[in-house]
Amino acid sequence: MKFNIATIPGDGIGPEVIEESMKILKRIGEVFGHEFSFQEVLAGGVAIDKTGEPLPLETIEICKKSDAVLLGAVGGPKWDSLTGDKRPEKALLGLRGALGLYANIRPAVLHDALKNASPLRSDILGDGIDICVVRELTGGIYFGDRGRRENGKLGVEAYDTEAYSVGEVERIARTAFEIAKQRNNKVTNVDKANVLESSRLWRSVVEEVAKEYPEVTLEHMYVDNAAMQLIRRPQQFDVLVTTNMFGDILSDEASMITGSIGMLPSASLGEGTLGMYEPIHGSAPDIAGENKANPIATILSTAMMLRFSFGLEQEAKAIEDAVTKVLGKDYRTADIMSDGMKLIGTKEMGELVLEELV
Ligand SMILES: NC(=O)C1=CN([C@@H]2O[C@H](COP(=O)(O)OP(=O)(O)OC[C@H]3O[C@@H](n4cnc5c(N)ncnc54)[C@H](O)[C@@H]3O)[C@@H](O)[C@H]2O)C=CC1
Ligand SMILES: CC(C)CC(=O)C(=O)O
Ligand SMILES: [Mg+2]
Repeated sequence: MKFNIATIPGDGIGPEVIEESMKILKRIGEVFGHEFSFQEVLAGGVAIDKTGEPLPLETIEICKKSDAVLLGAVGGPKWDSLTGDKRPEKALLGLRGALGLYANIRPAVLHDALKNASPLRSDILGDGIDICVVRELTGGIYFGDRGRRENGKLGVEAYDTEAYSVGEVERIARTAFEIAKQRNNKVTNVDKANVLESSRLWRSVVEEVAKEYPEVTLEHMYVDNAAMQLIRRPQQFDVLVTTNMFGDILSDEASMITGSIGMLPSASLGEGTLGMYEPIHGSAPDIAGENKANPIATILSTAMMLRFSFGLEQEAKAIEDAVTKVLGKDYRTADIMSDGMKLIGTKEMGELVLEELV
């Protein structure tokens, strides 16, 4: 089969991790007889430098016409003095909005081989961690009204607004319940309904949607408690559904349980089959250009692309198995390094995963 993939390497370590993922997709194409064509487009800081805009219109158009989008990361200190719509991160939010990608699926799975890389004690990790964070992606405080205004004697104040509509909550709740049905029939809704009106609406809508899924157990947890429980007893979680900002923060936290933020992939999905696939991490300016970045999060994101956008389950599994094999052979990038393991760089990790595919 033939698939057109729009690639957005972006900034910092983005191009490094995308390069390894593209190599792996090409090899998957050879092994399984598919044709993947890649069209690179600009977004983020590199787009600002070349066009003056973080998200050129052409990028949106090409992404809309593609079968899937593969993104590295955007942003970095070079563009830190910019504000609002001129910032590189606006490209990410703009693309998610323009493509209608309201559901961000972030699986936090601890590989057996990485138990020593997790900062959590082995008795807390038990027989493994497999959590799926379902984050709302096109609403909430990242998309709400914001600005600055005078506040009398206190001077200028800045504000950001958290708002959620019934429809927005319904569709992300359904995504979470559908995923739960394919897993262990359990959803934990995370909100701050003891304080926020938007969370109270969120919670009541989740409860309404839950009635369509009587086989799924629903529990509620305030976000502050959830942040603590993720460290105290992560095994209690299966599918976790939450807002844009809470999901952003909790998934970075969950990633550490699995060893590193460099391990967590994500899929951003909407109504159709077009999805955007990206690691959950940022552009990691502190290690950019040094062949130190862990490419596994992006490599596993390509597996999610094959599964969710192209329906290629066997091919997706081949990538995931290859990653497991390489970790089983004790190869580690610096972020997941532990005693007695073999330290390698970004390119070497990509190469080793590639070798396991044949
Ligand atoms: N999806 C995206 O494009 C995102 C972009 N950003 C942007 O990235 C820039 C840096 O943000 P930070 O807050 O520092 O978050 P970050 O995720 O880029 O880095 C946080 C820490 O994790 C490490 N890290 C991240 N990915 C890694 C990998 N693959 N392998 C090994 N170590 C890794 C970094 O070296 C750093 O110490 C900012 O401009 C931020 O706005 C941040 C998050 C997401
Ligand atoms: C621009 C930010 C919302 C990016 C980010 O941290 C994320 O999506 O995880
Ligand atoms: Mg984030």
